[in-house]
Amino acid sequence: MIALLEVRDLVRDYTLPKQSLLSKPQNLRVLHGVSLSLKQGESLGIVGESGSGKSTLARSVMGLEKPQSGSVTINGKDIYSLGRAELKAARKEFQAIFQDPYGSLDPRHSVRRILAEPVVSLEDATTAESREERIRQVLEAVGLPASAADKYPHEFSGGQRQRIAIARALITRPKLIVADEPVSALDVSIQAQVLNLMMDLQEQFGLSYLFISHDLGVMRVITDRVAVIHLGRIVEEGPTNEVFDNPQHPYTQALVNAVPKPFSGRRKMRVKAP
Ligand SMILES: Nc1ncnc2c1ncn2[C@@H]1O[C@H](COP(=O)(O)OP(=O)(O)OP(=O)(O)O)[C@@H](O)[C@H]1O
Repeated sequence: MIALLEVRDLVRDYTLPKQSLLSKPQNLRVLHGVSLSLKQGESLGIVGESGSGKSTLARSVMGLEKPQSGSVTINGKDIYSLGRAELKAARKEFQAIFQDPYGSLDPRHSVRRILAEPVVSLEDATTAESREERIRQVLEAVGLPASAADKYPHEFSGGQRQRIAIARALITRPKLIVADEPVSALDVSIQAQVLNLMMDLQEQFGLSYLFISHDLGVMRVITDRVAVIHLGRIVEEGPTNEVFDNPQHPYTQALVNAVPKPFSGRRKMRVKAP
């Protein structure tokens, strides 16, 4: 089966500002030849600690930044070879959800306008009626009433705003969703609701996820396979439960051991005498 997403040897450097007038600009290599692939309908997690390069990888897969070398192919299209207009058209097939829906939902715009924006130029949604019908469908899919379209982002809770962000991603009927820490900013019970919703949608629409998170518990719930990233390199990859239950790489072992274990019995908090 041909992979839906194929990432090959991505290398990404950032140039750091000069420390002084006489010093040379420094190069920071954030991705050291990252490769991975994802099949249609599969959910692949990228797990690693802060600064390991997860978001840089997500932005590179989306074509939001261009690495120094390597390639990203989505549904057979080499996205770095596409012009701006072609990339915009190709985005129909891959969408993104980010951690902070506040940051990505324009507070000045109604939900209707936010949801319509990705589809205005699609041939199959050019009329106002067809757009309105799609908006109704995606709101229903994420469990929001049709009347939500008339409201503004600030009128919703964090979990509901993330539902709107998911609806906006769904509206182009994508095959792949790149989800960068989509539940990290939510309370635990709301996290569970959003993860359940994402799993339902995956089944319903045959979606694939590239799911980025530092949270091993979340990874166990939503991903089939996981790739562990450390200092810009994939150090271990495999079925999620296998990798977490029997980690092979020392970094994965440290990551797994860092998760607090449940304890039995009550434990008193130690308080220093005044
Ligand atoms: N635009 C940029 N310019 C310079 N350095 C950058 C830039 N973006 C990211 N970096 C650096 O690249 C490294 C990886 O950052 P990245 O955001 O990809 O990590 P991450 O694993 O997503 O971390 P977090 O979980 O904290 O979001 C960090 O050292 C970061 O400081």
